[in-house]
Amino acid sequence: MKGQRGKTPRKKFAFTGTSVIEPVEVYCRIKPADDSNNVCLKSVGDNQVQLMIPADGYRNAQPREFLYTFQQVFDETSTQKDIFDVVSLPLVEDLIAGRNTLLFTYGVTGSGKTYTMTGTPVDQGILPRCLDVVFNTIEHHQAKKYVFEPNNQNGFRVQSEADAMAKLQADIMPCPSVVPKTPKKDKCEFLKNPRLRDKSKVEGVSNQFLYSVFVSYVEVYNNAVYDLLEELTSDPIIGYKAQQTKTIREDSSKMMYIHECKEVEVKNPDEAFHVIYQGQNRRRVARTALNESSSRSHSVFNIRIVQGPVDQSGEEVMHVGIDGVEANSICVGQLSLVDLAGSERTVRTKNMGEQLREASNINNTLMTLRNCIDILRENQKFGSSRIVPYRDSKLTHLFKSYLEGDGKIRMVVCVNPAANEVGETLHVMKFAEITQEVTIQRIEGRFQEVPETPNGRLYPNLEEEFRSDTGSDCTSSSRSTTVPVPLYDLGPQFPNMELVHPSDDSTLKELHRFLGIRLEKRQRCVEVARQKCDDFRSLLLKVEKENSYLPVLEKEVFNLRRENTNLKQDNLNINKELKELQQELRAINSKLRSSERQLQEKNSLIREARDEKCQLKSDYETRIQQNEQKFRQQEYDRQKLEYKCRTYLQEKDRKLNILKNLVNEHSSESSTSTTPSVTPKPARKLRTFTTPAPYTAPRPDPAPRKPVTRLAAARSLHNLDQVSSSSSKKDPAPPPPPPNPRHRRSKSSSAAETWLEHKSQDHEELGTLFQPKLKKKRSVTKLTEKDTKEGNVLPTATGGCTMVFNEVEMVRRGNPGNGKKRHSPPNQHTRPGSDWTDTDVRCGYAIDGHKRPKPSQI
Ligand SMILES: Nc1ncnc2c1ncn2[C@@H]1O[C@H](COP(=O)(O)OP(=O)(O)OP(=O)(O)O)[C@@H](O)[C@H]1O
Repeated sequence: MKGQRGKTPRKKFAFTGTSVIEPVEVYCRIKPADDSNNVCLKSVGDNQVQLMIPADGYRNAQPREFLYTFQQVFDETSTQKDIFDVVSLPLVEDLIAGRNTLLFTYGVTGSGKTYTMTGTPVDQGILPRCLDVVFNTIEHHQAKKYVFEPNNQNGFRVQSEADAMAKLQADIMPCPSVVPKTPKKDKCEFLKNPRLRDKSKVEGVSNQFLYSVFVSYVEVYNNAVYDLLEELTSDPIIGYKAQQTKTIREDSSKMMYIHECKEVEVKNPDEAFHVIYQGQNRRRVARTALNESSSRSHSVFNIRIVQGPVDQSGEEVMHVGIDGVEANSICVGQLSLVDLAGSERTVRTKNMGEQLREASNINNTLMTLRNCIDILRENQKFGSSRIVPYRDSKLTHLFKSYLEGDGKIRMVVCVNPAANEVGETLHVMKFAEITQEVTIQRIEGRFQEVPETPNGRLYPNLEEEFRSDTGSDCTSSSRSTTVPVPLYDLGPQFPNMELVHPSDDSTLKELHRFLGIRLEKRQRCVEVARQKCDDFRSLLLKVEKENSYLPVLEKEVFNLRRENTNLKQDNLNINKELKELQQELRAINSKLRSSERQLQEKNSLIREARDEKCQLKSDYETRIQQNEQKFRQQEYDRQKLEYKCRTYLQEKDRKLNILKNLVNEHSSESSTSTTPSVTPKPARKLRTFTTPAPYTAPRPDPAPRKPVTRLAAARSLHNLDQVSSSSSKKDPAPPPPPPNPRHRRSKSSSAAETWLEHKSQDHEELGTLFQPKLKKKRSVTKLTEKDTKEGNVLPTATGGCTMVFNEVEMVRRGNPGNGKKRHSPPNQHTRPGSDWTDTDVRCGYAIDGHKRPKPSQI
């Protein structure tokens, strides 16, 4: 069988890279309804869906119906197998033919996308079925493991069999790694349960090629790409490190790929499933109000099939550039199976916190996908050249090469017919309908250009060497012939030398010559073989000799291993100590931080208290200053008042002195004329009211006064009065004299000589001894100008009036005696009818005016 394949005439490589324009094919799958009486969607025929919007079902709209047409509609009764056969089987065929294809599921959360893509062990979805079919198809056409090796630039290179074997060896016996690998979770449901394999096969596999299958699994979570197959590295101190995000790049053929994404070569479906479920265990899912296990990320599972032409033996892949193979002879086809996370309305999913952020990222990515499709459609339909925002999200960036026209795109729209999801379903349907209008320019399978492997072939071309040694014909033309030349060729075939006659010497001679050549060739071959054997023997001897050192080397290796183990143990101990120390350090640091925090708080309290104190101090200082200023002002006012009072008293004293002098003078005059029978009492102290003089600085006391004459005194009094009146004129508001609570009376200047008795309004009864008996008497409570012409009426502070008289009455009290009628001594000045005739000169100013009482009246 294998030898037969090697003899198969080499096929001309038919990958020409021609392109076909195809629309995006959209299929619709309706999930079985929970409540069949409450649905908003139903299939109509094989390829139509009717969406019924009930009244108030969506944005208070009127009841309406929409009809959407798709490539095919799968109703509730459709099985996973039905969907796979229609949607995915052609894509597997394309994959094996070396074409790129993209299949994604789209829909609202909980509509059955993951179910359609992955399914359950007993009812498998698209992804496991695709793998089954791939391996069913290429089963006997697989290349040896590690012959194709990813070159980290989205391409592959062919490795020599020796390299592949070395890698396989390493794979079988892995070196013990110091770094523990990703912790294994429980075996997934699929691996625990026996699964039902899909038995289908597709056409298109060729005997001239050997195939290898590579799978990779990534997720786009919160708009970042993560490799689900990447081993998590661990640190002895911090534990497992966080997963690194991956970048999206473009390869030389403008195909988008994930840089440094782990690609695993799988040789059978079981290996592939192991990889899938390793990734699925890492995939982010969470429970939401609408789905028990809702995908929180968009997952992309890539199946890549690499195919290279077989060599002459029919067992190995030909090496580029060495076996006369053209550079573009390796073909890579890719099938991307994408399970999108569902669009979500937070009102319905009731997501909170991290899930809310995830939902927002999911919705943003889906929105970007819709935008890209929409703009692409517009550009294609109306010839516009709007920029398609592929880079707005990682998912569309990854899809760019498909959408730009490198492959086939199929979409399965999953819908939940429940009436309460009518709003979201309407959006999904609209998007699905628009997507069908986008066309993709599909390039037929083409071979990938790969550079020559860096190692090339490890072993020299023994055949060539042998031929050159034996002198065989080894020109390139002979190598390129379809009939292989045997290695131990002893020359051309025997010619037809049939001996027809015993005397036919010429034939015998010819035969002799041929046999001689053959013998010679044989001899040379034997020599070469012997030489090779000798070489080989010497090589063996050399190896044996080297092997003799092996025990020593083994011992050394053993010692080194032991040392290594001890070192590892030490290292572990040190790490343990380090961990403890770090924990202590963390505790100390946290304590330190809390102490610092406390210190800061206390410092801030002290600062606040100090500020408050300063504020209080400054307030008090300000208040003290204000008080001091007030006090100074009061002191100044007090001094001013004191000075005023003193001036006033001095003035009063001076006036009193004047009056006293006047009185003394008068008494001395009268004593010189008559000796009084009664010792006159000292003159009653008259109260005077003057307007205070304006404030001036205090002056020293005047010189001792000379005795004044009556006339001089009167003049001075008169002058004083004038001064006071003039000063009162100067001062616009003289203070009113203090109220005199005593009873007053005055004599009218009229001819009737009526006495006016001034009574206070509160009728204060004085009960004085000196109540004269007046014949004509009138009592008034308020003086008016017309009552008297002898003085001026001035208002008092209490609202009453004060009379300032022009005349002064001198009152003397005689001794009441012992019941005798008192006779007043004859007075020079009290002449009848001429009483107080000299009042003008005797006194100009008095407060109380009393008519000089007659002795008889006292
Ligand atoms: N056609 C179907 N037949 C039977 N069960 C289904 C079908 N479609 C979906 N389901 C069930 O509905 C539930 C939700 O489906 P699934 O997880 O596939 O939704 P989803 O669209 O992937 O949601 P999300 O976007 O949140 O990940 C699952 O329990 C699944 O088994």
